[in-house]
Formats: sequence, structure tokens, C-alpha cells
Amino acid sequence: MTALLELDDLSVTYRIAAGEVPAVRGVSLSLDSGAALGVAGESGSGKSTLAMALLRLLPRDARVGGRILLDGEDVLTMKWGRLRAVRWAEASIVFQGAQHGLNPVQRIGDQIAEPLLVHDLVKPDGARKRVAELLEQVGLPTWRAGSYPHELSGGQRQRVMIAMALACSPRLIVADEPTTALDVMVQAQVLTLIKQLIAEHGISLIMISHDLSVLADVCDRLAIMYAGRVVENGPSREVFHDARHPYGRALAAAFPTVGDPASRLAPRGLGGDPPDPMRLPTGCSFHPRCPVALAECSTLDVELWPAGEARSAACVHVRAKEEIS
Ligand SMILES: Nc1ncnc2c1ncn2[C@@H]1O[C@H](COP(=O)(O)OP(=O)(O)OP(=O)(O)O)[C@@H](O)[C@H]1O
Repeated sequence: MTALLELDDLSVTYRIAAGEVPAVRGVSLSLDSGAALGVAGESGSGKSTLAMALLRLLPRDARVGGRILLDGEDVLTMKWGRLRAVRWAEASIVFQGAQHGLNPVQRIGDQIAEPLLVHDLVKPDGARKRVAELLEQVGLPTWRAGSYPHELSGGQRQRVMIAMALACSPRLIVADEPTTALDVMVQAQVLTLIKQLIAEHGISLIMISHDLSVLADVCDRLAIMYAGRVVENGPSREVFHDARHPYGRALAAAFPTVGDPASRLAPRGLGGDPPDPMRLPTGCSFHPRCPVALAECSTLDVELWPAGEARSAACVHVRAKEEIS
């Protein structure tokens, strides 16, 4: 497989009145064509900022560094015309909470048709047929094209968002907490739909969630973020069942099974809160909460270190173990 997307030392800093917020710090990740990558972490770890950066959807106060290579082309330096062509047609995004992503006064069918018409992929008289196909693909009856968003349930609205994301047959879909606002049963249905669609259409997926069990269920690989950094990266099952970073282990323990309502809790065994990005601890950002921190962790910030086959983790314990072996 070849890499469809490569993030190379990506950083995002928001400039606000009080100073600078380093929301994403030096993230390097790669996504193979047809593969699914899950990005997990607590609230504030920088997941949504990362997702928005991929399609240059960040607000103006965000300063972005590094490279985002989509099929070898840097999204960050693309001209606006090219970027407009890439959005929807090559990469599209499904946001968290579908009610915010849909226009309340426009019919569903017209909203799904919009990216198709903007990208000139159908003529106005062909749009209706393609919209019907897309509604069927996401498990909605075709007559729903005439409905307004408020006439649909949360799960149905999220299906509409997925239909919009699929409309222009992109190669990459970025899904930011696509099921978080849904109840457990509907969440499972939407996850099954996402899995089925990416497999059928060979679409690559980046899925963002604070719920590691959901990601492990859908994605081939997982990246765990803490305070804007990737602290662990590897094949899903291995990271979920045997994380090498102490934060990864705490996060996995908090989410024993997909959609478990009890899993809306803080990572098990961890005290305290994630750090304020404007006042990051010295050394490893995780050390004040880490159950296995050593004295050196307050001064030493370990980079991602190889932690087995196609895995890495940013922890002194991992580095020590790998150095010995
Ligand atoms: N527009 C903005 N201006 C300033 N700071 C921001 C902005 N957007 C996000 N941040 C800050 O950047 C950091 C990362 O936020 P982000 O929303 O990316 O995290 P997240 O992991 O997606 O969290 P959540 O799961 O709560 O959405 C946080 O400290 C947040 O307060």
C-alpha cells in the first residue's frame, strides 16, 4: 500500500489575546490508501484541530507549520482554486453533531446535491438520481430528499452528513466524533455503516474520537494524542489491548467495550486534568498524572520511540526497554 496522506511535523498554534495556544505539536503520521486511522485523546488534546487542519478549515488565528501531503501534494501550500477542488472531491469531512453541519432551512436532497453541482459532477437534472443513490447507500429512504433537517432523528441526520461526504466519491473521509452525540444503539448502526462504506468504496478514513473502543472497532491503526502530541501509534488491536504508553493504557481501560455508557468517564486510574496548553508541564507533558513517572520525566521529553513491529510510543520506559533489547 502507498501513503495517501502524510503529516510531516504538523503544528498548529492559535494566537489569542492571552498568548499562544500550541494545540498540535509536531505530529507526523501516515495513512495508507484504503486504510483507516483512528485518532484518540481526551478533550483538548488537539484532535479536532488536527482534523480541521487537514482540509485547511482552521480559523484565521491559527498558525500552521509542517506539511500535509495528500497524494504527494501539500495541502498547506495549495492555491485556493486547487484547495476548493480538493475539498469534497478528494477529501471530505463529517463533523461532530450533525445538527450543526446541516442548513436548517434547506431540504436534505438539495444539501446533498450541492457539492455535486459545485464540482460539476452532475447536471441539475441528474442530481436527483445521484442523491437518491446516496440516500440508499446510507440506509435512508429516497423520499427523505424532500425533508428538512428538523424532521430527521440525530442518527438520520448523521447519515445525511455521511451521504454528503460520500457524494463526490472522495478518496479520504475525515470523521470528527461522528457518533458522539448519538445514543448507543444508533451509534453502533452508524459505525457499521461507516465500516461498510469505506470497505465497499476503498475510501481511506481518519476518524477522531475520545472513545478508544470505537476507534479500535473501525480502524486499522490508532494514534493517541496527549497535549497536542502523538504519544502512541500502532495497529489498533495491539494499542487497544496492550498499549505501551501509560496514557494509552489508561485510555484503553476507560473504554472497555464499544459504546459502553460507563465509558464516558475519565481515563481510569488517572487523577487530575489534561494540561492547559498555555502552561504545559516541563519534560513529558503527561508526567504529573503518570502512575509510573520517574524523576527524569519532569525534565526529559522523549520523542516517539520504536515499540515493536510498526509501533511507537513516547515514554522513557519504552525507550529503556527497547535500548536493552
Ligand atoms: N479557535 C481557537 N482559538 C484558541 N484556542 C483554541 C481554538 N480552538 C481550539 N483551541 C484550543 O486548542 C486546544 C485543542 O483543542 P481541540 O478542540 O483541537 O481539542 P480536541 O481534542 O478536539 O477536544 P474536544 O474533544 O473537546 O473537541 C484546546 O486547548 C482548545 O482550547
